[in-house]
Amino acid sequence: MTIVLTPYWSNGVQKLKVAAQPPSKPAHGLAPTVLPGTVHAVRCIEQLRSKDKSIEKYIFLAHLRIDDENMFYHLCLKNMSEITPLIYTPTVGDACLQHSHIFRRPEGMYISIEDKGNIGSVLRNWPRKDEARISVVTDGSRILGLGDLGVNGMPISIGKLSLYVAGAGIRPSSTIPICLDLGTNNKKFLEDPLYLGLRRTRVSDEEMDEFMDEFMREMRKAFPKLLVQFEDFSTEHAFAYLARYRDKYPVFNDDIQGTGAVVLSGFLNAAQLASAESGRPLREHRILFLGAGSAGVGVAQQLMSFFTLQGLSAEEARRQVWFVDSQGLIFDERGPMAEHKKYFSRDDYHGAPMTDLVEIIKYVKPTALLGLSTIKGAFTEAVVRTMAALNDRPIIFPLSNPVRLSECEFGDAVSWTDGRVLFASGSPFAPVMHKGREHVAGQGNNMYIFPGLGLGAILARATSVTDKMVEASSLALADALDADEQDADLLYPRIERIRDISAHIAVRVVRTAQSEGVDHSTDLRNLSDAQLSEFVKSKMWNPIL
Ligand SMILES: O=C([O-])CC(=O)C(=O)O
Ligand SMILES: [Mg+2]
Repeated sequence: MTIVLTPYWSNGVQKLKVAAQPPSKPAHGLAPTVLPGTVHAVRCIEQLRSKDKSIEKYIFLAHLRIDDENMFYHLCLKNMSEITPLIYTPTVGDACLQHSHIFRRPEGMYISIEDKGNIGSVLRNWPRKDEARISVVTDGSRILGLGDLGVNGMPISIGKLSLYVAGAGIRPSSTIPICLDLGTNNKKFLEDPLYLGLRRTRVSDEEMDEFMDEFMREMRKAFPKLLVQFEDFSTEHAFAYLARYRDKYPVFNDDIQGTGAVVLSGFLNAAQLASAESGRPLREHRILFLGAGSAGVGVAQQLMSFFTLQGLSAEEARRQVWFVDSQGLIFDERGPMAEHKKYFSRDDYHGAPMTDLVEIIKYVKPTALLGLSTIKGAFTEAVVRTMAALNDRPIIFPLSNPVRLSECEFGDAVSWTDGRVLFASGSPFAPVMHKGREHVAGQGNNMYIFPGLGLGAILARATSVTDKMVEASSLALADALDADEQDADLLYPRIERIRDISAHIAVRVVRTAQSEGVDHSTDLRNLSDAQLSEFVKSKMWNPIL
């Protein structure tokens, strides 16, 4: 039995009619008490937490995103640190590996080499063309550190765009996840009867160039206000397509520029803490990289700003950086090498090739060791202890993703340095206790950068994304730490504050687009910083329950 209170007016006075009613039959077979939304949110999070495997949680959340996007994003925003690792790195790596098996419904757009010559008409099938503002495009050829996953890369585009919505308030209907199917060289997938992509090996570079030219041209025509984020292309293509299109279209590469910017930001904060302890001037930091792919070289290029901001010339900055790849220390006399490695190749080393990382550390004497190698455990106890012997506060960033490819575990880094390490990893690590003190790992993942950088570029209606805009996003992130975060020696803000951080980054990106003369939202030029910040926040989409 339900008590029903019905307000009514009698002689100008509002009264309540109280009546007891038997439960009425729900209309259309709906459950009687599904609402209100806040209660349903409790139900949804309970369902999520009842699953014990991360991949099951991923599948549950993927359904929720499709069925009830308001609820999905409400839960994301309320439980950012719990949900981000489930919809993004590291779980999204497993989702990609298993995509053709866990696939239930199509999402995003797959465009294949067989569409060449006809890409425009495929794109025009997209239902919400006018609303399109941001697309994440992958060809699946280097998904995280997992290699060539072909069209199984689609969850990466979807996961990044979910963070655009949750982290920067981009409207869900303005996002287009795209996976290009240019074949795959993944033998296991080619033999898998459930694999969703074309059963062919990757196309030649020449054919891919023609395809990409048509794709970018047609994207521009179909979606004139779209920003394109390139994601997880293999190294050579990542550099080549960024260079080929960056002056023609609004585009950036998340692995080169996003990762570069997030590491620069964490490095700025780490170097300040290290220098405060050692008294060593910031300009004298020495950085050793393990891994010379797109992410490693992209990060090094971005870290040049760290030194040039301290007054060093580009040439002096270059000399503060050393690279190690699968053949050891990279130096000129070693012989022919890939184009993107040449700039950082040392011309001042003339000895025998050096391959042992401990030996290389003793030679270089780095203040910072950065890993983008996808070699699990490459930062061994001997490596970390050597860094700790050379530095009061060694900076150690194992940045490879997902977590099982990380160069070292957070707990090991803390204990091998006796709690002195300044640590950031690409994938999340839980806090650890050491000698009664809680240590929190920084997450040097481009998820802190791309939502705000993209939002700024979209609001400025930028015609291209310049290096200065990327640098601005990084410097904005570095100074976004609040007092609590600074007291805790954090290198990055807490992820729960992502919307504030993205707004802060977007404002600086818009301002830089203006000073670079690539903005088209001229009405934003007259706003004060405070007004611009309000404007950016007012543009953020919020889920409604
Ligand atoms: O997706 C991530 O977590 C970071 C990234 O871009 C990559 O590892 O390729
Ligand atoms: Mg990536």
